[in-house]
Amino acid sequence: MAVYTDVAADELADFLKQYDLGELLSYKGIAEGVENSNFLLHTSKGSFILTLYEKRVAKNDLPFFLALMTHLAEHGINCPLPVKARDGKALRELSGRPAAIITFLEGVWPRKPNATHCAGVGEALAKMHLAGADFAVRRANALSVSGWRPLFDAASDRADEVQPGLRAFLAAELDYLSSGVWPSDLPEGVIHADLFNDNAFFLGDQLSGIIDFTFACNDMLAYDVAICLNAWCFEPDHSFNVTKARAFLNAYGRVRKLSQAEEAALPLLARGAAIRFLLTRLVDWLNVPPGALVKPKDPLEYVRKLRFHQSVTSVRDYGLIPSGLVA
Ligand SMILES: Nc1ncnc2c1ncn2[C@@H]1O[C@H](COP(=O)(O)OP(=O)(O)OP(=O)(O)O)[C@@H](O)[C@H]1O
Ligand SMILES: N[C@@H](CCO)C(=O)O
Repeated sequence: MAVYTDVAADELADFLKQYDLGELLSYKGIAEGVENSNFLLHTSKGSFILTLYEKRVAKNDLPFFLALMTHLAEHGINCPLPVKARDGKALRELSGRPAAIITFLEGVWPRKPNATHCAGVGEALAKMHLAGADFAVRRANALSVSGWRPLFDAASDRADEVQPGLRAFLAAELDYLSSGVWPSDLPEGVIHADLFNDNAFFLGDQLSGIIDFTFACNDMLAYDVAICLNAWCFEPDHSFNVTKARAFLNAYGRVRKLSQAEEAALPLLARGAAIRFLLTRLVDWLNVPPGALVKPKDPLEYVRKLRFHQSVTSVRDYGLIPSGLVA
């Protein structure tokens, strides 16, 4: 459960006086997520989500996330809308943290995603990439290649406590990915950068919306595809599911076709996407704040994913016929 910062009922009731959301009926900390503190609010005007932004999120970046959600919602993407207080501002402060209220999105995230869910996510991701094309605000990806080394440095001393040999494995992979191989000429735009199964809501098999834009940034669109490939297309035993990958990539491609260069870069991008989440998970695993209600995510899941991508040589391994070739 991610509640790093608790909020007292009277403090919350006072906070809500700044909004036109009616009276607070009840609220509770949400038993999911690892990054921020989230609360479900029931007021006389409906249900809302209150987020207190924690640790990895820089305060300066919050206007980007809130403006992006508004932009995407206005461009047909089903995502939460920031709620403005009476003074017109959505971003405020509560319990010493930057805080915002967003609208509640119906649906549940799939605990056991199937190929239909993967296709839904592929389509939604591509639509998000197109909808973000004319979003004017920019935010660099703080967790791209140059951001991985500090994470490694923060965790490397104790990495072998988590798995013997992990430090050397990570060091070698980081050296490789920062040796000039990382692509710099692929199409860029606004990416979600964290579209895991707990950030995509479904009603039945139909995607009802996407949430959690706290890692959204400008980067290669195909990198977002690689993040999803990792998050959606492996089984609980960490084996790669080519049927899910094909469903995801084909659905993405029907909305936004990947170029040959993007396809060719996928194995490398997937390695980068794997080490990014491996490293943040490792840092979190080794540094659970005392008293925080949070269940850190398993970094080793990503060791196995990374090893898989290290063995991939062609997009065929992801279930795709390379562009330009006849089936
Ligand atoms: N707009 C929303 N509508 C409905 N439920 C929501 C909404 N936003 C968040 N939630 C609920 O809160 C949970 C945590 O939210 P979120 O994923 O934004 O938190 P986080 O700490 O940033 O998580 P993550 O670990 O995915 O980065 C979600 O899984 C969902 O149950
Ligand atoms: N989705 C991330 C956590 C939030 O950034 C992970 O599974 O490691």
